[in-house]
Amino acid sequence: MSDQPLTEGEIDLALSDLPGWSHANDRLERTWTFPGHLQALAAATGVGLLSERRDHHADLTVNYDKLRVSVTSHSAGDKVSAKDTDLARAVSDLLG
Ligand SMILES: C[C@H](O)[C@H](O)[C@H]1CNC2=NC(N)=NC(=O)C2=N1
Repeated sequence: MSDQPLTEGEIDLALSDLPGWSHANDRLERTWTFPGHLQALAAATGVGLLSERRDHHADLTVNYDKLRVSVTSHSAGDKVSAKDTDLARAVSDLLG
């Protein structure tokens, strides 16, 4: 998969099929809310394992019952690449 930065148009097109995700500051981000802290931690572990399998890693922030997932491609000069839209889709498939 390409490490080239996507254009604004390509990112907008990808976001039209990624409900809940937003694009700002060269990142794609989405936040999930869970019944409690342990569920948020478990979700973060799931995303971590998924990222390891893909060798493309999301930045994860847990705040009590919330998990924020943020993706960008260091290899694309800290811009959004197809690796990020692909990872975002996989995270949405995992977390709903
Ligand atoms: C060597 C390894 O493939 C690279 O360092 C990977 C690992 N995970 C990564 N994750 C992210 N988000 N961006 C990268 O450029 C990246 N590069």
